[in-house]
Amino acid sequence: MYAVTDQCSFDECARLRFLISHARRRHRPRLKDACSDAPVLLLGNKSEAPAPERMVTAAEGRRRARELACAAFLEVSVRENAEAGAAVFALVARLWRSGASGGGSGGGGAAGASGSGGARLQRSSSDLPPESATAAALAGTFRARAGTDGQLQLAARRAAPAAAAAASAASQPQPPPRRRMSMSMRGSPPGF
Ligand SMILES: Nc1nc2c(ncn2[C@@H]2O[C@H](COP(=O)(O)OP(=O)(O)OP(=O)(O)O)[C@@H](O)[C@H]2O)c(=O)[nH]1
Repeated sequence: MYAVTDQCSFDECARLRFLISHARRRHRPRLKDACSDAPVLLLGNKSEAPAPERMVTAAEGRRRARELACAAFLEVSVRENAEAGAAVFALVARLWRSGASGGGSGGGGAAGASGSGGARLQRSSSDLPPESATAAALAGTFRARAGTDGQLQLAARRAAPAAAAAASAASQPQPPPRRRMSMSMRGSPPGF
């Protein structure tokens, strides 16, 4: 997710996409079907920002999503619609169930997105499914598992159902995330 008012956050998404592909390749034997095909979405937040504050257009976002082989592109405003976050996770679950993961591991890069993923890229926030308990549980699970340190917390996923994982994450003190900021896009192979 990037902010449409922040070019740096937009540029950062390419690096994050690379890290996702890298982690999938590295952990593929252990991941199996667990999350190797989880859909990757590109989200532009703060879509309600007035034109002068915008640094990234929707067209640029859509193009970048295609280049990064994302399964969908959305612009949302969490400020204007607090349910947008849960709805996004519901969409991820729907895409995942239907096998529409876009570029899969991302190995195909821009080329991978021009095929089946392309048709799914032009979603708008009105396409998002309504809020549901499933979406809320998904959001909680994701928060419990996702980190910016490149580690996938598979044990938590296997050990408990979604609601229990979310409840346990909320009740236990979480260690501060270990951020890994040193990996650079520079010098990366073009087809990440
Ligand atoms: N205008 C606008 N502001 C938002 C929106 N969502 C979040 N913000 C604001 O963005 C700021 C950062 O929000 P956080 O929730 O802390 O998100 P973050 O990822 O830590 O954001 P950064 O500090 O920008 O990296 C806060 O001041 C929020 O109020 C939105 O949809 N529209």
